[in-house]
Amino acid sequence: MDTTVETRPPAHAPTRVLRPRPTRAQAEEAVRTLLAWTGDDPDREGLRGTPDRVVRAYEEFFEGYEEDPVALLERTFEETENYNELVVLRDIRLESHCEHHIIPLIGKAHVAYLPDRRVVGISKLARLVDVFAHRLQIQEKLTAQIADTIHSVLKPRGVAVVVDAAHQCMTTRGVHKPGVSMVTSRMIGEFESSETLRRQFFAMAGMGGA
Ligand SMILES: Nc1nc2c(ncn2[C@@H]2O[C@H](COP(=O)(O)OP(=O)(O)OP(=O)(O)O)[C@@H](O)[C@H]2O)c(=O)[nH]1
Ligand SMILES: [Zn+2]
Repeated sequence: MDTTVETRPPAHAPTRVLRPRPTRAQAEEAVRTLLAWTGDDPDREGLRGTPDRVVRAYEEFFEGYEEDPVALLERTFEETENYNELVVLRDIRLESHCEHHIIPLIGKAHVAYLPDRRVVGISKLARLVDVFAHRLQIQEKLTAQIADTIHSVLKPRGVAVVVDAAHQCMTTRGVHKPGVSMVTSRMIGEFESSETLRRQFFAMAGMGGA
């Protein structure tokens, strides 16, 4: 076996997209089936437009499959004033769907990096969160994908990502535990090795000194 080959794909590797995709008519028909399965009548007036609405909503929820997260970050600029301190974007609203139940998980992401000369427009960090959030997810993978993409494209000295989100599959069904949120993190480079840096990040992101 060639040990120089990386066998684990990077977390930001594009998700395999099923081709050919089902047609829009097939997708709407699937929604009709689910509606009938609830016991309701898909032909009654209030439900007649629902398959079309659901498919349009899915287009919006899952538009992240159509976007390239790497291309998004490639437009960086050289930092002329030699800013090499922490950059933190905190409280980025995050709306995603869990891949187990296709039910929303909603919360926020805090994203930080320690530049190594190159910086990126801050809106791109928020867009990056959206690209991965607009795919079917588990929170751990979402957190890792955000951090790993910044790390591999920007090549900074370190990256830190914390995601804090409530999973509606735990509040509106199943175990029914409102008020619970899941917190996940990914620390790379100097964030992994330096507790001081981690503390600075937590403080700047408004997470106390934890
Ligand atoms: N680790 C992790 N688990 C998640 C995430 N989103 C949902 N889950 C969990 O995925 C699990 C799926 O468990 P299953 O036993 O296969 O499904 P289920 O019977 O619907 O489970 P319950 O939700 O406990 O009713 C549940 O425990 C969910 O709470 C996530 O982002 N990360
Ligand atoms: Zn779920």
